[in-house]
Amino acid sequence: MNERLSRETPDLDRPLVDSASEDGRPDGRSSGSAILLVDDDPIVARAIEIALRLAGHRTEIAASPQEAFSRLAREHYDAILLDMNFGPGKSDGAEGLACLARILADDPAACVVVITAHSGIRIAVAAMQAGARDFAMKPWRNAELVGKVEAAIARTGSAATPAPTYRATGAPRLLGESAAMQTLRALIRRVAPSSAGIIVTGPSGAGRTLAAMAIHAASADAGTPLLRVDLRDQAAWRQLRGATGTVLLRYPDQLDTLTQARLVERLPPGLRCLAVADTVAPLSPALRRRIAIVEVPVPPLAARGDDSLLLARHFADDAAQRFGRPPATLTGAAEAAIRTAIWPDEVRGLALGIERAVLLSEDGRIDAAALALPTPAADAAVAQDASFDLDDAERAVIGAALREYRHNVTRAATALGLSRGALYRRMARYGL
Ligand SMILES: Nc1ncnc2c1ncn2[C@@H]1O[C@H](COP(=O)(O)OP(=O)(O)OP(=O)(O)O)[C@@H](O)[C@H]1O
Repeated sequence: MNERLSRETPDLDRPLVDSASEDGRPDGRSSGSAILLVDDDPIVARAIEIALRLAGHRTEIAASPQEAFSRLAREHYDAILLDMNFGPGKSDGAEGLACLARILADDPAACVVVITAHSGIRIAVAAMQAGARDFAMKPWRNAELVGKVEAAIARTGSAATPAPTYRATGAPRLLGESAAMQTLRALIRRVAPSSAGIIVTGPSGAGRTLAAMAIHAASADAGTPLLRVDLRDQAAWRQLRGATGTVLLRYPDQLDTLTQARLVERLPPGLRCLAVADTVAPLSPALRRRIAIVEVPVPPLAARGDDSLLLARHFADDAAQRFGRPPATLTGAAEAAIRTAIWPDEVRGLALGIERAVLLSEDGRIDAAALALPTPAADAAVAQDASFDLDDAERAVIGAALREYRHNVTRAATALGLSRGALYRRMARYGL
């Protein structure tokens, strides 16, 4: 038997669910909770899954923190059972603690129970201090492990949470591990709890509305409905009369100066304003003060490194589940194409391309051709056709540099002789 298995898994010959009297829990343990188990060892994961299933719980397994975030974005779980080390030779618990921090940042009410090796008591203590509800040591006893998870769920259910959170709002999560997305998440955490007006900017389809919803979900108003007003529609302005809580204002940058002044007058005092716009530049100082004290820029997908692949896998799993298709797998060629493609309409365009490919695939296998991406030859043709249009030529050159340097903005900027900021501004302007 493999050494890790013999050290960490319980004796599988013993009954998987011990008698209730052993841990003093009452009968009727089967509360049927939904549990996400995050563990990269398939044997350990399977053993725990069986124990939880026999106790009446629905368990899904994520083999990595990234897979866990993707599942958490699609579904609500009553508890998350989290291993603290991923990958061979890892024992410091750093990945587990980082994963725990991210889960709790997204949902402070999440019920997380961590599992550590017997020698990992310091990691368990750190996890508890960081907000885990309980911990279990490997090798575990099934009854004890199941009991801890059930008790943690019961405590979470009865605990009076000070403010409703993601759990109540069902707010979606921003996926992505790139430095640009970590910066975005950190900024959201910093500004969300205040009552200040915040404007989310960036290219359309990049996730601006999602970011605004994340701000709302991490604010004192979380759990109250987020009123959305499309400012281009005069009739929608009526919703502002006497409004309380938080409002999401869309397209303030498309209003002329006079209409912006009217908007400042119409916004009831005390109403928290979030806004989504391409840019803050056209906003008058008075409107900025009311709705845009802080700007939260959402980076274009091209500046997020391998996030495009992570998002593609997420959208593929989601689409396969929603459309009742076989589990989707991306071929190596499809992955390479996704990494280097410039997606029209940003994340929304990527989601659309993947969903279409999932629907059209017979067996769940998605190859590059199924993504219907513009080929490099087509790009070159466009560049040639556009050779007399300076904007188009600049866009094509920047696109080529980004592809050449695999979307490493620093290297692409150096190659183009631009500062990173100047390149980001051009990427935003051209929707790259
Ligand atoms: N980081 C992300 N993680 C998961 N899903 C994302 C992410 N970013 C965007 N999406 C998804 O992509 C789609 C487009 O996002 P969203 O609606 O927030 O874009 P937007 O910038 O507000 O666009 P617009 O203002 O044009 O409507 C949505 O389905 C959203 O859930």
